[in-house]
Amino acid sequence: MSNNEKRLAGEAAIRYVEDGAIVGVGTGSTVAYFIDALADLRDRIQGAVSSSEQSTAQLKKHGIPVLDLNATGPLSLYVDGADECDPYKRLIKGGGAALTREKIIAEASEKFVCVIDSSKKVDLLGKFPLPIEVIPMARSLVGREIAKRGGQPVWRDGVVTDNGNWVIDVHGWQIADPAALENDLNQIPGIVAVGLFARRPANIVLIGDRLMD
Ligand SMILES: O=C(CO)[C@H](O)[C@H](O)COP(=O)(O)O
Repeated sequence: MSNNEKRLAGEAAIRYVEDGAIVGVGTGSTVAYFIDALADLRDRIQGAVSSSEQSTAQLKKHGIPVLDLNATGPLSLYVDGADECDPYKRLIKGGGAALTREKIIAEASEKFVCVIDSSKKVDLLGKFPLPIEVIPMARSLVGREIAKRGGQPVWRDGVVTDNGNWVIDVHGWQIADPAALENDLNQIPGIVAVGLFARRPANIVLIGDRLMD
């Protein structure tokens, strides 16, 4: 993992911000560099839609208005990090437990610019344990369903998401068909969101300040 590459990626994403935009903002240490750089454009944008309390605090500290997605309508741009990225720009996200709001904003955005360092690039998703946000009462049920599918569920004990839910990290999956797995898991009652971004992959990936093909 390279903090320098994270900084370069976060700062490079600024080039996609257009005057007057409302920018969707993800969560994590790479996006934190983007938010710091966005502060310089504060007077040229309308504001941001934030994916977490953590990013909201940082945006507000910089005087960037934080807007409600219900009031903004579709967004032109979403900038966020990832835990893994495959050659098709499909992602694993949720290491920071913000996956549900991240997924909502990604879905609402026309362009998703993903900012990563080179350690996140993989051929096959799944070495990073797959985060799944669950309604607390469904934790054991979801765990059993994951085990039936060959995964090892590990409860992220002590972590409560911004939505008041819990996170299960699934170890041991080499994900050959991310869209099929995402679709399958989304049918299990109690799962709020799966940290797989296959049906809505990134459009652009910046590894440091370099564009991924
Ligand atoms: O999905 C996320 C948070 O839920 C983050 O984007 C992901 O964990 C990457 O974080 P970082 O930029 O700190 O490496």
